[in-house]
Amino acid sequence: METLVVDHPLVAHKLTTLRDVRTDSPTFRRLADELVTLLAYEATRDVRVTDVTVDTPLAPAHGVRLARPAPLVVPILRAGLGMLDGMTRLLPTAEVGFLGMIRDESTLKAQTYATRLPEDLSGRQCYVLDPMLATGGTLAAAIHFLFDRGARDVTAICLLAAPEGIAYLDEAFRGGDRPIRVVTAALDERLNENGYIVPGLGDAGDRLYGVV
Ligand SMILES: O=P(O)(O)OC[C@H]1O[C@H](OP(=O)(O)OP(=O)(O)O)[C@H](O)[C@@H]1O
Ligand SMILES: O=c1cc[nH]c(=O)[nH]1
Ligand SMILES: [Mg+2]
Repeated sequence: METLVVDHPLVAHKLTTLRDVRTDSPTFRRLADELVTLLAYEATRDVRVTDVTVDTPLAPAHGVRLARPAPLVVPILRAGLGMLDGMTRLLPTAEVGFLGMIRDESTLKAQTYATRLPEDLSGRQCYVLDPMLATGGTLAAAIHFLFDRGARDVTAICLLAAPEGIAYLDEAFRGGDRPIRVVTAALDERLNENGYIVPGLGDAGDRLYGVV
């Protein structure tokens, strides 16, 4: 598994305000949106393209277009929804599938409550959106869903990741024949006893949408 921590002053600047407990929900939403677009630029570095030629007003020009089938973007509800617009702004022709997952806060195990994905993902490049990679249980389950349907490779875009979650995914998919990448704005110190990322930013879903 490949992990990329995007090292850029604009990413670090926006992430610092995102973490700040005084940042309100509207600002949090806007910053999450902006951060995803910056991370998506790096995350899509290997997106498949095909060669094409177009006519400029002067002469033919060789270039590329995104290859078919189109990439699939999969936000993990609820918090991943706060990353969808920022992603599709950069990749407007992508299709979008949905996974609803919630972590049981006593066992830290992920449960799936909604699945809306194409049945056949053969040859598809998939981009999973989830702000927090904590224990890694949620993301591992999401990647299994996509590989079970034939996805060609999976790139997860996370605002924050914990070392424990990276290690869990690495172990869970070791020896697999399909590539997995994690692109994140920061690799934090650790998880606390409740499975929260430290220093982290708290509960991403609650900060985006309010406490339920
Ligand atoms: O790596 P893990 O230990 O599995 O934890 C990470 C998951 O926890 C959060 O979702 P949550 O369960 O809070 O659901 P929500 O998005 O509805 O708030 C987060 O958005 C991830 O999906
Ligand atoms: O730190 C964490 C861990 C899981 N989910 C969150 O929203 N935040
Ligand atoms: Mg939550």
